[in-house]
Amino acid sequence: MSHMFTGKPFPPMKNDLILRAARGEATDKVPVWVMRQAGRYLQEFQDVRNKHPFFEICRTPELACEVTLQPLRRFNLDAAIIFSDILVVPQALGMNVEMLPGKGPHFTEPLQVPEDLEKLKSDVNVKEELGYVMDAITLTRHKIEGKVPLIGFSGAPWTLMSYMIEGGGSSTLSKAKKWLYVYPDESHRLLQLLTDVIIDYLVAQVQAGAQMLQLFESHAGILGYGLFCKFALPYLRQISEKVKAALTASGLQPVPMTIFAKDAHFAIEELSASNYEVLGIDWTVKPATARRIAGPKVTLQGNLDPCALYASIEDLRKLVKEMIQKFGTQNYIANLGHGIYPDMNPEHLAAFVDAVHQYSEDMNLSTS
Ligand SMILES: Cc1c2[nH]c(c1CCC(=O)O)Cc1[nH]c(c(CCC(=O)O)c1C)Cc1[nH]c(c(CCC(=O)O)c1C)Cc1[nH]c(c(C)c1CCC(=O)O)C2
Repeated sequence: MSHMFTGKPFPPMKNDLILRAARGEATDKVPVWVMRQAGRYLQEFQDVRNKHPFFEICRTPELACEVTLQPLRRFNLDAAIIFSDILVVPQALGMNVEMLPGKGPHFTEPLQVPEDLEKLKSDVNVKEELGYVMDAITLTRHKIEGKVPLIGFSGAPWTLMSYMIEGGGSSTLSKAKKWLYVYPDESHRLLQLLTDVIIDYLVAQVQAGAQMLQLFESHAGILGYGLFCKFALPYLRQISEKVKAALTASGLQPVPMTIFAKDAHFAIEELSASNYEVLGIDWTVKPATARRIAGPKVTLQGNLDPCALYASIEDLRKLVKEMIQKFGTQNYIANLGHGIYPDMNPEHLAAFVDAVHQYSEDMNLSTS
């Protein structure tokens, strides 16, 4: 499929606002996108989803491309994120994952004891196992016609490890955390295996056309400071450093990288010094505190409470204005503090996006 496009240059960029903000360059308005912007709150996504199982959409570049582009047709977003899931990496390691409608991910054979690590593939060729993601990225880079940059992503090692052990959602993650206390050496072995695959995967995504990368450490908060510093942070640092080095070595310009470690308010300082251009902030953090601890250099992304989209459009606009006043209009990318929920009214997302642009443009004009 990707062979259709081999060697064909991508269309020129028309809007690079998010890349400028990520690199700390001046912007005349704040760029905005939304985590999970392609998804069930859109009828056109539901129409595709009713015809195809979740992972079939991920594995079919034409379908993944279509649902990636859907939100861009409705909203003035400043980025697209490739449609996929963080759990394609455990699949590439040989694990069987299903997406149960209304319930979420389900691993048929989660890891139970360290001996189960032997069942995982040890030298994964990401271009073979996950080539469909790279094909979807290349196709989408062409079809997006330079309208906005395309973000690639991966789950971070600890978050993937916790799914591989829990086998699905969990509020305590006690099975996965038990490994950290009882089998620390084997936990590090698994985290390093995941790290190696994630590095190759992110590099391949940029080679395929991704213009920015986001790492989702969705299960950061439950670790607390001590475990986070031991079992998450060192791998997050390895990933940013090695991805950049590998891109440079392959003759490509490194792209801006975002770390979104949900509920890791305790590690803002450490994360800001981890070689990521952008730090994602969840809605529980006070913007001024995030900026004070992160320092002036890193670009912040976030952090409206996803439930704020339930508010009236009038109230929502006030909340957006306050958020931008607190973060400021520079070194900042507006987003929700986590993914958008499936029962959201798309008109409220439109109001969110437009309010970000309008207020930030006004604020820039009045201070210049
Ligand atoms: C933890 C995590 C997962 N997946 C992801 C994360 C990290 C972000 C976060 O913390 O929310 C990341 C993800 N998942 C999906 C995307 C696509 C791109 C986008 O953001 O629009 C992205 C970036 C599609 C999806 N991933 C999923 C859906 C819905 C599934 C369906 O259509 O049946 C979509 C559109 C399913 C999924 N996938 C996952 C869960 C827990 C679930 C079930 C919960 C839910 O249904 O929202 C794992």
